[in-house]
Amino acid sequence: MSKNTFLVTGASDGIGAVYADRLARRGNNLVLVARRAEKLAALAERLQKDHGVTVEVLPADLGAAEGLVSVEARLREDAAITGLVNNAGIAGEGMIIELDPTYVTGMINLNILAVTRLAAAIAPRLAAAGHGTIINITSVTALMPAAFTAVYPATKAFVLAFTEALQAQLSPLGVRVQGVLPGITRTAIWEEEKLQTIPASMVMDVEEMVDAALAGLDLGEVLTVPALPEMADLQTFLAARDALRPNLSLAHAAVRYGLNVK
Ligand SMILES: NC(=O)C1=CN([C@@H]2O[C@H](COP(=O)(O)OP(=O)(O)OC[C@H]3O[C@@H](n4cnc5c(N)ncnc54)[C@H](OP(=O)(O)O)[C@@H]3O)[C@@H](O)[C@H]2O)C=CC1
Ligand SMILES: N[C@@H](C=O)C(=O)O
Repeated sequence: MSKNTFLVTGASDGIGAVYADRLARRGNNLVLVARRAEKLAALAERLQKDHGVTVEVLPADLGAAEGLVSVEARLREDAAITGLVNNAGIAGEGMIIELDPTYVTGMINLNILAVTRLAAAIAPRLAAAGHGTIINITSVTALMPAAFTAVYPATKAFVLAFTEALQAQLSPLGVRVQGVLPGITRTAIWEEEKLQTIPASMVMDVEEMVDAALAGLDLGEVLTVPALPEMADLQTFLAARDALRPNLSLAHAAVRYGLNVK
């Protein structure tokens, strides 16, 4: 990967903070976005000292209109930024029968709306330049929605579909697009007591997850599932989905519906 400036959302903690560290180690300059300005500033100071890169903090609440607009504007206008890690996200909305509408609106705004608008803000510049990178953090829950809560996996399924469509549109223009599907990763998104109930064999350390995701980027993967032992299994899954395509839109309903239309 060449030396660039990456804007990383959700960089104050967890996966985003490790992305910031690893991208800085690779010599990239950074713009760090999250709400907690002090945490961003401490990370920026460390990365600048340790890796000799330039790190700017851009505190913003991406779940709120004003914060989103400010980061969008930066991505649209700053020609130095050639990479976006669309990482900020929240989970934990609970069961659908006891959903808090305010919380879930915030989740959809952050996990879907912000991801979409930030990618759309940087895409025209990268496409015009013929290079750049967009990394979207989705989740394995996008592939197994019924095993989790109802809304969070759906937001991640959106990010997965969005990423695949972005890749189809932007890769012919020279822009790299990668979707990362972490499994359970040890970060503050999980309550510690909940993590304790999950077999350790299912939980990845955040550093290993991000290192694998960046190795996947280096390998040219469009979708990276850090834990998946065989890439062929993902390819088989995607090929089975593609095989449906010729029959998904036809002039007549399937015979099993008994409509007898000729
Ligand atoms: N950990 C896991 O098991 C998995 C995580 N993921 C995904 O990875 C991504 C990162 O999660 P993870 O690192 O685990 O979570 P953390 O809770 O550790 O970090 C979340 C980050 O997002 C930021 N953030 C939260 N809300 C906002 C907001 N409104 N505006 C701006 N930034 C915000 C937080 O910063 P601040 O509070 O300072 O704003 C923090 O930096 C998420 O998209 C998550 O869905 C996917 C699969 C598995
Ligand atoms: N973020 C995790 C759940 O909270 C996941 O995607 O597995």
